[in-house]
Amino acid sequence: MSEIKIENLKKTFGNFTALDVPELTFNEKSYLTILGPSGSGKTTLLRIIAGLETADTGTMIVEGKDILNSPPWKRSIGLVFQNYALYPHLSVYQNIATPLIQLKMNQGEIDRKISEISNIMGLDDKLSKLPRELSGGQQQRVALARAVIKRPNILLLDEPLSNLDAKVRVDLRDYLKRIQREFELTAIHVTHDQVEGMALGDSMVIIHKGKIEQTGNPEELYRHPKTRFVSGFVGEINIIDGKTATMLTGMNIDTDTGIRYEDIVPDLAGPFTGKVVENQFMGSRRMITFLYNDVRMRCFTERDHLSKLQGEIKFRVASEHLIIFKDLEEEEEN
Ligand SMILES: Nc1ncnc2c1ncn2[C@@H]1O[C@H](COP(=O)(O)OP(=O)(O)OP(=O)(O)O)[C@@H](O)[C@H]1O
Repeated sequence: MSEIKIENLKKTFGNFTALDVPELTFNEKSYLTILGPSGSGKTTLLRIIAGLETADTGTMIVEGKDILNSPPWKRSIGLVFQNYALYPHLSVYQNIATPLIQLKMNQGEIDRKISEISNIMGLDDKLSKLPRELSGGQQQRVALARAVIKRPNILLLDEPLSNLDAKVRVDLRDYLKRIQREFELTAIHVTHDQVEGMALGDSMVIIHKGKIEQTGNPEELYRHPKTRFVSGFVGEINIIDGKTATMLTGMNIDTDTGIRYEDIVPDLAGPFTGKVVENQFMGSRRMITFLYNDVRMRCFTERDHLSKLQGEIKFRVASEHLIIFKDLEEEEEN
């Protein structure tokens, strides 16, 4: 599989550096998610790739060519934004057909392409409707259909699910993945939602203050974060001091240590006892906040675990999954 390579990409606004990416490589025809907090430079990166913004320096090599060097209309890119951006006075059919009409494609071919995409996107019975007659999730499916109807090489998605409620978001995730696979696109999807980033990404980029903190597949980033920032941004984690970590693991640890919530295992026969300070019902499980020797920690339990325990939680620790930060920092220096 060939690779897409971004090199030496920089963007400043005045003397503020919004983006500084020495290198970023990912597979063509894969799904890349870009995660970062607000203001970290995610949208700037997408806008540069789309040609809506110019970088100060940098290249992006796709199939041997630097696309940042070519004008936006030659880049073979589809775009989907947070706010759908449909033409309000045009039907769903006309909205999706617009890019093909601009190409002066004949009517039979347009009909065939729209029939194919509306079938994949579950829009067959919506083609004659106006955008305002659709739900948010349906409108975003129309926007997605319109973005891919010309079969671009690269699909750029800027927080495409942010305006949708939780259930629709999960459904739309499936559509996104399906369209990326069936149309064999390279998808680059910006989000600040870690679950979305992990669920969709073949690989993920964590960006912070304009710089890449780490790239890798979601599991690598979750299990082996290279920085504290990544450990807390991808998944939830307890960070405890070395003395507490030593007590809980029997290992000799003299530095801050991360333990994922699920690696604190509620166990009625477990060696440790915590004092429960909060107990949140989350449907299939509960999230428990407790104090162990005055150190605040969190874990998940099954519904019935606590009913036997009056304000306490018994637990053990899955030490094999510890994330020890001193080691990480040393690795970073090397
Ligand atoms: N045209 C501009 N002029 C000046 N500063 C800008 C401009 N565009 C972006 N910035 C700044 O660059 C930084 C990165 O912005 P960007 O929109 O890329 O962040 P983001 O990660 O997409 O954030 P969000 O998740 O809030 O959309 C921000 O500090 C922003 O204020």
